[in-house]
Amino acid sequence: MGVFKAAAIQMRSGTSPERNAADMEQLVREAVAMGASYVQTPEMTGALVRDKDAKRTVFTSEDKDVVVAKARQLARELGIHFHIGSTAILRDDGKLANRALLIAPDGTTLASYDKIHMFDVDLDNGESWRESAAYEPGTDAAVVDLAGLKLGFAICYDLRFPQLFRTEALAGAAVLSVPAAFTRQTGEAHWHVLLRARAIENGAFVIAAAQGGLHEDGRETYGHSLIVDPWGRILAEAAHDEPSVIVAEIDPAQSVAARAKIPNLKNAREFSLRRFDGEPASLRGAAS
Ligand SMILES: O=C(O)CNC(=O)[C@H](CS)NC(=O)CCC(=O)C(=O)O
Repeated sequence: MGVFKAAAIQMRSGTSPERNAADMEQLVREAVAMGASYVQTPEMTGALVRDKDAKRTVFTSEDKDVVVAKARQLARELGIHFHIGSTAILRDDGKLANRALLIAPDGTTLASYDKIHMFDVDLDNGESWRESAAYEPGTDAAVVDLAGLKLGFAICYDLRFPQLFRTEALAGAAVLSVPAAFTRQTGEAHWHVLLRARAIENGAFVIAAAQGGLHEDGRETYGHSLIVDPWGRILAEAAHDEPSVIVAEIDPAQSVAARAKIPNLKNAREFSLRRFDGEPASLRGAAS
């Protein structure tokens, strides 16, 4: 792809995939009316459901999923690349995957990515999350080629693991994607700075479609969908948590220019760790 317009779709997904697919459709049509040829929806576009057991009645396999079917139909009708930020997919082995899908303008699947890092965290406001109780983590980073433009995948909490983005940037990704359902508390503290850091340190665009507001399942998410350029500038932001669309122009040449100005990807070096802290040398190196 040459220069194109990308949209991030901000949603407030409830517990019904059918209703969420309908909300998604309306916002995607808005995005395409604004000129977008690539649209990205947030993590768990299909449904946000807190109860671990209830998830199994709400979610289904990829071929029966209503959000996936709707995305294929819209991609074909509108001639766009449709990035489902994620939806929960019931795998053949009975486990759930938190899965992103990139659908081509002909409606076929170009790539998929299963979220690697599970959000198992206790926040100091009493919020407690155990994503690994319901989902099976993925094991593979992923990069897809969109007519000459490479895009790397990530989902939400993955944002805190820079080595994932570095792997994708070194594979040539000029756009890094971070669909999310960030909590309000952690979003206020960390969202903008982490997204801008991933863009700057990799010389890549970052596109992050977010869930926002008070959801049917009781959770509150931060919103503030963001598109950042390879120099760390915010190109577009939803400065609130309402369902909405943001659009920005993506010129892949800007990634090349940023990497020429600051060639840190090329200047990276192997190193070992000398320990002066009494720990044995065999423990050297940071665990990922
Ligand atoms: O559970 C589901 O149904 C969908 N998954 C999520 O909402 C996930 C796991 S609970 N949320 C995050 O990763 C938020 C990360 C975050 O907020 C941070 O890193 O600060």
